[in-house]
Amino acid sequence: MQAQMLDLPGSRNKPDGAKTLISLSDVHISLGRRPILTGINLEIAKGEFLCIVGGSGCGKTTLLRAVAGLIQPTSGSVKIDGKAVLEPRQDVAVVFQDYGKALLPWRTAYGNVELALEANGTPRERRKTIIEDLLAKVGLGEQGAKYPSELSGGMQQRLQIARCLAQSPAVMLMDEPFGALDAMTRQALQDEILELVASTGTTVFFVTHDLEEAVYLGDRVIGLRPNPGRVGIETGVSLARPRNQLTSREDAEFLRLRRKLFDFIQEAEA
Ligand SMILES: Nc1ncnc2c1ncn2[C@@H]1O[C@H](COP(=O)(O)OP(=O)(O)OP(=O)(O)O)[C@@H](O)[C@H]1O
Repeated sequence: MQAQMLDLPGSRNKPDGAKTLISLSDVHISLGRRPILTGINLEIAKGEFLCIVGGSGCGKTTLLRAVAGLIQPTSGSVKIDGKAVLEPRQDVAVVFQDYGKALLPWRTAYGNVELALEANGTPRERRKTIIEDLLAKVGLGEQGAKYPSELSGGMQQRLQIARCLAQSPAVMLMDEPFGALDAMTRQALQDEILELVASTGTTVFFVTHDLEEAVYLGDRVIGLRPNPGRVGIETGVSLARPRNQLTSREDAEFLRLRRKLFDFIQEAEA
């Protein structure tokens, strides 16, 4: 069964003809006896960059965990490529905000990326080239021998991203991945992730508190209302790509969408 798209003013369904990769149908999730999410219907196209915004505690992370297969909906279904997501999948990678906890401190940067290749059974002799390529791709080409504690926060987050890319994921689920970083590093990583995604065609489900980040990165932004969490706004982002930190953020469309989402959050949280 196809999930229904919300027909809200200014909304944009996935591009015509684009293949649906992730589909949520009437998803309800209760934790304990408390309803956390209700009536979530969502289709995410292959290659789409979808951003999820909403106030603290409205269920963004819970939704991401359901797509990751880390929790099961109480009712309704989450499907990837037409198959119900009943457990974590090898082709779905999760990038967490807390890079410190996500990385193994006793392994070098090289060793941390190697972990993903060990897990997916890549033969030892093929690993070196792949790891070196990935480290170079995220700007850590010279840092392979360093341990996470010897890397800056931005570098550690790049390393977590490199490790996820080693899975060659079809989908990247990102939960406030840049939330703990300073503004300059955050912007640099935003541009790096856009480039990586454009070059690999990866589908991205990106949770953020930051409305500007959502508009800057996304093809589409979904805003959740709280108690219980449900979709309250959905808007396409028609800013040209590649995005530019100066010109995109000054674009009238950017300012209009930022305002629209800001007004929504104010009203939803009131
Ligand atoms: N295991 C759990 N058992 C019971 N309630 C939970 C559990 N995990 C999360 N919750 C509750 O579910 C609600 C949604 O949490 P979630 O982390 O998904 O929200 P969020 O929108 O990601 O919040 P934030 O932006 O603050 O990270 C919160 O009220 C939280 O307290």
